Amino acid sequence: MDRSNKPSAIGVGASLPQPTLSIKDNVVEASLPTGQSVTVHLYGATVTSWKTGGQEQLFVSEKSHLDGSKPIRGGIPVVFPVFGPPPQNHATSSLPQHGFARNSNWEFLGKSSSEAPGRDSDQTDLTVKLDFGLSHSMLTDEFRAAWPYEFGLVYSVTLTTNSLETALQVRNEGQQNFEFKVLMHTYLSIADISDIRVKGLESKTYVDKTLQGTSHTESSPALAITQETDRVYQQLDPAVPIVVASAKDDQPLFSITREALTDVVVWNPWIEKAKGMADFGPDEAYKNMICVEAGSVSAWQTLEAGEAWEGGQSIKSRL
Ligand SMILES: O=P(O)(O)OC[C@H]1O[C@@H](O)[C@H](O)[C@@H](O)[C@@H]1O
Repeated sequence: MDRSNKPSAIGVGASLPQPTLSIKDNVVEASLPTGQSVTVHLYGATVTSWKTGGQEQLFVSEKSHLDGSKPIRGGIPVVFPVFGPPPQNHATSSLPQHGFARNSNWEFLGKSSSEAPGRDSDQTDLTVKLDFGLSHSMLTDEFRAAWPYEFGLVYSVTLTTNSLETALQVRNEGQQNFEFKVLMHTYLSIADISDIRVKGLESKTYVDKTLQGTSHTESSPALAITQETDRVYQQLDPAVPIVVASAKDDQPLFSITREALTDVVVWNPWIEKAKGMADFGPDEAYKNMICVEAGSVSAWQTLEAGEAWEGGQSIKSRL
């Protein structure tokens, strides 16, 4: 993402407290000396917690399975190489909904720290980056048979004092081209769904999955969520933030910019769908989440043999 990292200056870096890292039971946690923290489960390389200002910023369902038996319901599951139910007669047809990345065991590749320019011009902020990898040989036999391409994924989760960045690099390490879709299925934690608006979508075309996939144009500059919502907004400028703002005072709660991810899904299951999901709870928790999912899902990306693709998001929180 757009950060001018620079190595620690000798003497300055040495005096700074360093980020801490813990790895236990397939869960990786890192924190900054300024108090922010991030937690990532190797299952799915799913970010399950991002704390800043002493508060959790991501929603995770209380009934979520954390034992690797099902994708984690909350945090930031990675959707790859297909979004939604796979189409018929496609290379992804035998995969489960949203692909295999969120239900595979990734490996932790390591941590790196750097200094980035701070909020004040004479300050530098420490950041910590955690890298995770998944490749063809690490998949279950079932997934390998269902999608027989030689690929490599590197997923980087970067914690800064005021943002969380997630970036995915996709490499085609085989001899044949493959097609993929990708999405960062981010469940943001909010106090009350009636008190937020989603901004930055006005005049954009979206496919409404609750209305048989019909196409519409967004008329609202500040979208209120008042019912089941499942929309794929398309052809957005990734540099223009999608902002989740307070309906009371219009203050931004989250601001999301993207790189190479031109679609954004806005999803809230609302009352009946929330009750219908066995791993979603409590029932009323649909009020405490909004998914704003940065992705490339409205068309397939073709990756030629030997080529690589990279995309990501940066989420800034008010705190
Ligand atoms: O239940 P899943 O597989 O995690 O999917 C949750 C939702 O994910 C969203 O990205 C889709 O647009 C929805 O259609 C879907 O219901």
